[in-house]
Amino acid sequence: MPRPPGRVYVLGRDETGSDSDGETSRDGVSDRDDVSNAHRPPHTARIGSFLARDGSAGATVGVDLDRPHAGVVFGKRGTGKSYTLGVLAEEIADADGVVPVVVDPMGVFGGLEAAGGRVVDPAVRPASIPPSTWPDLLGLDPASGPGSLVWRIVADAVDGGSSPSLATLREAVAGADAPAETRRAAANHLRLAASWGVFDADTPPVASLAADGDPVVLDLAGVPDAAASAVVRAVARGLYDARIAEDLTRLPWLLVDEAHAFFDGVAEPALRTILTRGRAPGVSLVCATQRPAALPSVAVSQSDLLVSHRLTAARDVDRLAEAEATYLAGDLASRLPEGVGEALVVDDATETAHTVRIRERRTPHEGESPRARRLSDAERQ
Ligand SMILES: Nc1ncnc2c1ncn2[C@@H]1O[C@H](COP(=O)(O)OP(=O)(O)OP(=O)(O)O)[C@@H](O)[C@H]1O
Repeated sequence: MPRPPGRVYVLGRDETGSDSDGETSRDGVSDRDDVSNAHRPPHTARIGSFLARDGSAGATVGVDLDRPHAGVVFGKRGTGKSYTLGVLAEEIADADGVVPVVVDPMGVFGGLEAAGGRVVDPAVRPASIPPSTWPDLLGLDPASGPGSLVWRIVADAVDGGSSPSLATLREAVAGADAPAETRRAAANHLRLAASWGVFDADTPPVASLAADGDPVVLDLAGVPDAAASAVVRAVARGLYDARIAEDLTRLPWLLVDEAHAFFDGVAEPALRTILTRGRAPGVSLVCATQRPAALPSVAVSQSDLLVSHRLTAARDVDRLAEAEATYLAGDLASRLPEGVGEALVVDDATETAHTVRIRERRTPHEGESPRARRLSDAERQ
């Protein structure tokens, strides 16, 4: 893809030394384009341009892709969050040494196929969900008879590194030394999990999804919440473990749309692990949500990059206050831009906040209007 010419100011990479040249205003908020680290660096996601107060566009704004980062993208419905996540995915797809993995609960990222991406129906091994999490996943109390039976059966089945199928787990439940009622309840819940259609004992390891560097879109449209959360857990943890084990040479960027839904389910510990410990093995996480207040504080406190489109609900605006670092004297909420595709970007590395207009997508964005059904492959072309 041709690159836009001109200078690029890179967020997330501190090469400025200090802001004492006066190019950033006293409270760290800038709407200017003559910023201090402007150059043409490699490994940069060019996400848009500075937006001046008079509405004119300034220098190109990039996000550092050389090192791992954690970020959040906020905004009320229709302000451009998914679109922004798509721009980031396009840029990561174009860069060397990194790979975007997009969690797509609404089915709006299929256009990334035009950037060489693959839309995959999610599949995870039952063994990728820890035994202790199975009761919660199935909506069973772990202290109840069926909950503890499922826990025990999964623990026995994965012992020694095996990858059991749900059918194997159901057979083990049927033959377990437990009251018939307990076995029946446990088997029913496992049958329900099978109906979600996401469990496959033979699915390849998560690392193989991301090995070739092409964007991966996990299509979770229509997948029940519990199953989607299981998928996100398996993928997040799988990418993290693959980097620790050096099974994945590229640095993965996990881009999660509608992220609040996953912090509410069994995915939460895996997302938290990436937020708090992901940078050492090189795993990045960007969480987009229309409900910032529904994200745990750690998602904001661990993020070094905050992109906020317009927000109006007081509780969501309050979440921004948690990001108000000492270098920002002012109130961020009052600086949120109004327009679709415009955002306030707070960057820890350069200790600045900027108003940015996110660039247009190079690949189609499928979130234009609600659809009752997904497009078929033929219709997408
Ligand atoms: N940077 C941009 N440039 C041009 N158009 C944009 C931009 N951002 C968003 N839009 C337009 O706004 C529409 C809504 O954006 P998007 O689907 O990303 O909203 P959203 O905030 O994710 O909403 P929802 O919460 O409903 O998913 C897009 O379909 C697109 O037409």
